[in-house]
Amino acid sequence: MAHDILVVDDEKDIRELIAGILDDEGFGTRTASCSDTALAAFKARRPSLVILDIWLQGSKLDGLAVLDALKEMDPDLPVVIISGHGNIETAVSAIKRGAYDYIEKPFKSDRLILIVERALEASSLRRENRELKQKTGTPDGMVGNSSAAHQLRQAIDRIAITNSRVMISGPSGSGKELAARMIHDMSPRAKSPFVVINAATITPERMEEELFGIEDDAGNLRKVGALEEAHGGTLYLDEVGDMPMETQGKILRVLVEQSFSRLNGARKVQVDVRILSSTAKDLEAEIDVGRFRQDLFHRLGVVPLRVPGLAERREDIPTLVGFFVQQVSSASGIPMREIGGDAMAVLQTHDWPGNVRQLRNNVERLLILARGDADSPITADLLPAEVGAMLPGLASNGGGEHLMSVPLREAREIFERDYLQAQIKRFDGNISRTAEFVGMERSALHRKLKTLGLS
Ligand SMILES: Nc1ncnc2c1ncn2[C@@H]1O[C@H](COP(=O)(O)OP(=O)(O)OP(=O)(O)O)[C@@H](O)[C@H]1O
Repeated sequence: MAHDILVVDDEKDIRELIAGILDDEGFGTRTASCSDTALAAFKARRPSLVILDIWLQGSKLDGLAVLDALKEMDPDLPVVIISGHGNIETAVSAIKRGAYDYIEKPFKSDRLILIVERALEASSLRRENRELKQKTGTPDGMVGNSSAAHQLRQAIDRIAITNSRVMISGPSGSGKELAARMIHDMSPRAKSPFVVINAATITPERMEEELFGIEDDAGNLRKVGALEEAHGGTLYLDEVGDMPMETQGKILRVLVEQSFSRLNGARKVQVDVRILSSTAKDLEAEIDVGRFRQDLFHRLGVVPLRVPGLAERREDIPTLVGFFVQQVSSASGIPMREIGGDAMAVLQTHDWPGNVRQLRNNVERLLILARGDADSPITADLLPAEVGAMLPGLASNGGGEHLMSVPLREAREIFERDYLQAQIKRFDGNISRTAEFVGMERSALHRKLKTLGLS
């Protein structure tokens, strides 16, 4: 069935122009000239998409109020805003209120058609995702029942279907990258790549080749950059505040011109990439001291999203701990252990400066290193001293001391050694049967036992 698009604009010429362009593309259209007729048309039959002028002269309600009314009746309805030159701010606030995207007057018909097609695709994908989730009962990737976690998931859900750039802020390890992945996975770009560039770990010298790629002297492609790799999908600029000023200028140019040149290259390359950025730093303070470009900040942060630190949502800790116990156990075969009430109380009152990542690492370390009966819950005295010390009376506890000093990588090795030793014993030293049981080639098991000092 042809899509039914409702075009709302007080100017007859524009209304008819838009309807004409969309009719030619095979869409069905209806038009409305004011807020009352628009809402009546919506109620008479729910359209697949609404194109809405932000200025509705002579109307009871302005465009933003019509948007709110439509979204209240149907939160999933894709709405594309038409804005005149000079009211981009209002258009941006419309996106924050749930519009899919905006198109600035005067516009080319190609651009209109592209935005409409994307918005329709986004809306059907969102419906499919929701139906799939309902059918399979798949939990959200982001665990937590606190109101902060709910608000965050809601914001992600709303932002995902828009095409706008998002600046994700929050302390280290709080879940910024997870939020970015969820935005990508719920967007119409989900089937295209999600590419990560971490500005904190790439040297300034290498940053540009990583982003833009390189050509050799003969003009052949030597290395594909992240922007090209992410074509059709999403590029996640992690710790964007650590990006050198010079690269910031180049990124800005990419955003303005929507094209770039590879290093050594003369030709312009065009890509279609949505950029999500993250920062643990206060970028406004960085702007004040001249380390971050204000113009880039505004371009990258069309929609801001804040991921709160764990200390702001302690109620989520028990759910997160339960989730990580399952996750760690199914990923590495470490047996699941219940976390006792006293241990959970300690985990919940601890400050977690490294946020969710630190909590996850501690759960993994605990599962690996906590001794005692595997069927009995892990108690507070088995917690690492750095965490256990939070509990009165446990400050001088020696029980957890050894756990604290073991780095996670070593802890994994210890687990592997214990695990393999136990399996070899179980099969009376028969390496072939052990290898078969643990799913390894015999020779690989031999090598592993050697590195672990077991043969
Ligand atoms: N709400 C959550 N539910 C489940 N897992 C989470 C949640 N939040 C974060 N995580 C997990 O915690 C770890 C750290 O999250 P992530 O890498 O997204 O943080 P970040 O803020 O991007 O960190 P950094 O500032 O170091 O880049 C990841 O393993 C992630 O999957």
